[in-house]
Amino acid sequence: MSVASGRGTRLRLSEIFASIQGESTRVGLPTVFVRLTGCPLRCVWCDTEYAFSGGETRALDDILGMVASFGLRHVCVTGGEPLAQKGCLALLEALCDAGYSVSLETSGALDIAPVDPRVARIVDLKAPGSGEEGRNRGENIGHLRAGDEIKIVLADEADYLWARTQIAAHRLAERCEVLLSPVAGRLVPAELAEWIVRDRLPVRFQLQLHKVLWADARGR
Ligand SMILES: C[S@@+](CC[C@H](N)C(=O)[O-])C[C@H]1O[C@@H](n2cnc3c(N)ncnc32)[C@H](O)[C@@H]1O
Ligand SMILES: Nc1nc2[nH]cc(C(=O)O)c2c(=O)[nH]1
Ligand code: SF4
Ligand SMILES: [Mg+2]
Repeated sequence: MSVASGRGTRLRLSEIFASIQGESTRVGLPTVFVRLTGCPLRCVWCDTEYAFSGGETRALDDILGMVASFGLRHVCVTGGEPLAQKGCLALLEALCDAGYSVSLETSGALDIAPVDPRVARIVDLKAPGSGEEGRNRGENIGHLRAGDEIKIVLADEADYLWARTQIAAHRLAERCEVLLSPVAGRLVPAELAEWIVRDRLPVRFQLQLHKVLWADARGR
């Protein structure tokens, strides 16, 4: 049975806004962001702590209406940790059914298997410097498809060396695109760029474009 069949689904919504996609291989695309409230993790460098609580409960159909009002093709569902809300699966399916190009930003701590296959899943692998390495769900690696992406956000050189080991051990670059990103304001981006080139790592360097454009502004 379709997960979207229950149109009575309600979700706790932190914010919804239009911006330029600042992360993933979709960087630069005008996108509607649907940010769901709540996260069971506490990455020490999290830039979205305001989404841990608050927001408003909304019906799925209302969220679809809000998304439509922006008149954009791309939608990114994020949080908080979007998969922590049961209704997220129905939201993702309904967005795909409505014809949007949909991406999901997820921590990698929850099961990505039931996500609609039309969704591009951007899955974090939490490095030790996040304080949440223990939450990585190993089974998720086996579920990755070519259209998905793995993102590792690095706080320091120890995190980089950890990422390099993970990429080799799990042949991550053969499964899907692998993105390495510095923790904003913590790891000097040029240092990470140098390490990647030095080691000929088969990854994509990523900077959060929205922070270049708008610093830490909320709703951007
Ligand atoms: C706010 S999280 C929401 C989605 C999900 N909870 C997750 O962690 O993937 C969105 C993305 O922002 C990244 N992020 C959060 N804080 C960051 C920071 N200070 N510097 C760089 N990336 C950061 C996360 O690693 C994640 O890839
Ligand atoms: N512009 C912009 N792009 C983003 N891509 C992923 C984001 C997120 O918070 O998950 C994000 C965000 O917060 N802003
Ligand atoms: S999992 Fe995502 S939202 Fe949750 S604390 Fe980590 S970066 Fe922030
Ligand atoms: Mg963000």
